[in-house]
Amino acid sequence: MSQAQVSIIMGSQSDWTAMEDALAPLETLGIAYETRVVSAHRTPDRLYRFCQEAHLRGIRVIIAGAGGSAHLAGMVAAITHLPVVAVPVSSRDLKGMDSLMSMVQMPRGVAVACQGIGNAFNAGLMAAQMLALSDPELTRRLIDWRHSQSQAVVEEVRG
Ligand SMILES: Nc1c(C(=O)O)ncn1[C@@H]1O[C@H](COP(=O)(O)O)[C@@H](O)[C@H]1O
Repeated sequence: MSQAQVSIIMGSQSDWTAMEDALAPLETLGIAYETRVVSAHRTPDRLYRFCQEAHLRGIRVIIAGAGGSAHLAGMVAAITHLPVVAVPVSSRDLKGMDSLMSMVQMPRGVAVACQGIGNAFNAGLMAAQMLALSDPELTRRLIDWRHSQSQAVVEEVRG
């Protein structure tokens, strides 16, 4: 198994069913990843350690998914210089609007790339696009994948 370039972290094990969609684009494009539970609220020491060590372990992009009062992505972006792609996970009471608002309204100077509610697939794709900037082989695979996606969209409307 090669060294993980993408770390997919989530606030709770309960986020896994939403976050596992991030794996598909990474696996399709041949990008090594790891998955971990890290919570700003419940495991602050683990969060600090993870953020301080991630770049030293070869991680280049972090995908952070959390629901409700979702501070995880913002806190990760506050501690590490690595790019952070945020996934607001849908919550029981407010259907993910709380997660979205928590993640998207970052203060100027600390950026996260926030995706749509529950759209972990696009988070994986965004991470791949970031890595492709410095990897011509990955760029070629990404372009091929986009092409086959376009090809799969039928033009004729079936009534
Ligand atoms: N938003 C956060 C953070 C955080 O932002 O640090 N840590 C856990 N959580 C969220 O709490 C929700 C409920 O978690 P449980 O199901 O474990 O009670 C999850 O969606 C998780 O992401």
